[in-house]
Amino acid sequence: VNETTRAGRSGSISSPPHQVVDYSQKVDVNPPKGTRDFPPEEMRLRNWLFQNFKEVSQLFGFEEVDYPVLESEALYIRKAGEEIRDQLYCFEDRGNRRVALRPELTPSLARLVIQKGKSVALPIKWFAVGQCWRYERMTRGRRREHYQWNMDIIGVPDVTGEAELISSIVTFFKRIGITPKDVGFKISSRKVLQEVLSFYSVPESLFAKACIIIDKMGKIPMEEIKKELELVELSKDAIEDLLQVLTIKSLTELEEKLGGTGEAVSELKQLFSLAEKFGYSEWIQFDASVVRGLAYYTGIVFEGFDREGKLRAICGGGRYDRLLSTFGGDDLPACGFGFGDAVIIELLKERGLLPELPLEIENIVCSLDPNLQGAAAMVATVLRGKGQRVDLVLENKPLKWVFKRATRINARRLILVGSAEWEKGMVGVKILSTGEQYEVNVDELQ
Ligand SMILES: Nc1ccc(Br)nc1
Repeated sequence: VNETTRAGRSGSISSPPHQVVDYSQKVDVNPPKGTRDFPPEEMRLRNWLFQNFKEVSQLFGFEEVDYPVLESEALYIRKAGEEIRDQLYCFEDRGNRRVALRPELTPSLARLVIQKGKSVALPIKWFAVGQCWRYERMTRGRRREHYQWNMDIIGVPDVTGEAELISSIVTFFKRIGITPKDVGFKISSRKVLQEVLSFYSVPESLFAKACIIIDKMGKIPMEEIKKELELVELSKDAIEDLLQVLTIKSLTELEEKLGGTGEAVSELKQLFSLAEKFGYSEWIQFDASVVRGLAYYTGIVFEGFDREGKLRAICGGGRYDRLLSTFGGDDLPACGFGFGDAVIIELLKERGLLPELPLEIENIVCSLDPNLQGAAAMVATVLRGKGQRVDLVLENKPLKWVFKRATRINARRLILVGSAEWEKGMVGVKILSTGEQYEVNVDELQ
């Protein structure tokens, strides 16, 4: 297709990859701004973290799912002024479609649930660990990608759903050595805001925008918060009352403020009662200031925080009973959370809880004679067939080199294939920690 043809179509011309490489310029070997490589040591830590995400999800009976990292931009075009929209990593593809690198996983989940329709039995309990993206001007030097663990329950209207999700995160924290002295969960409900705003006859249509503005509390000056709330036509009385309610830190005080008949108080009471039964009461506290920064939350919201107050939120989630209908589907009750891979690692570093994950390859196999390379390959294959990890020396190397490599890969055993032993169907074995060495029949190698 030549430029003319391409220009003939409506919309912008998406540029083809640069055809000519100028080899006089050294390629930048760093990853793109805001992104990370995962060399072996970092990859072992990432795999350890993700394995814990997955094992906890499976412990709770959740099924793993995944979605494309590239989605239609339309999934994320919400009009509530969210940061996630301002930072959308979006572009027009070569078919002139508006697409985006997913900034979160929940819209993809909603899309798949609608696509599956009645073919999927309720309740749906799905989990995913996926890379999410944002395009933020690098002035703030923040990352542009992270991996998020998500667990979602679709089809359960009661707060038993949220209680189960919080239990799964507590289970995860316990597995990696985090205690309620290290982190807690601030829990509230958007129905608190809803009941205050409805008292001032604020239309439902302004609810999400008000939540997004309030979520900026503590991040921008209070005067700015008030100005933005006035811009969405909240009266000064409504704003004052709202900001006062957001300082409430006890359910008793909340009940005094809102009365005991509304859903906000009754759902929160039920959630705290369930927390007792799950055994994680010491991990949670009511905090009316928690609203979270996603427009689609409709009820309980929660976030995991570091009690020393040094780090950003560790995780966050809540109920989103209206999301499916925003995509044209029939609404289903839904709740879920997102848990990023970065803050938790910072927390583990802070608390000295990073796990030791050394490279461990039990066996290093090498031939002592270039003509025995094939024999060494046979020995390696026998061991691998028995589930043993083997580093096979692939070139004719001096023993000094082999011992150095054995140390680097933390090998337990050096298997030496020498001509004299091989003629007897034997190989030499050296236990590297003790220096003990012996000969053994290849078939008896364990
Ligand atoms: N939503 C989002 C995506 C990527 C990063 Br890094 N942070 C937040």
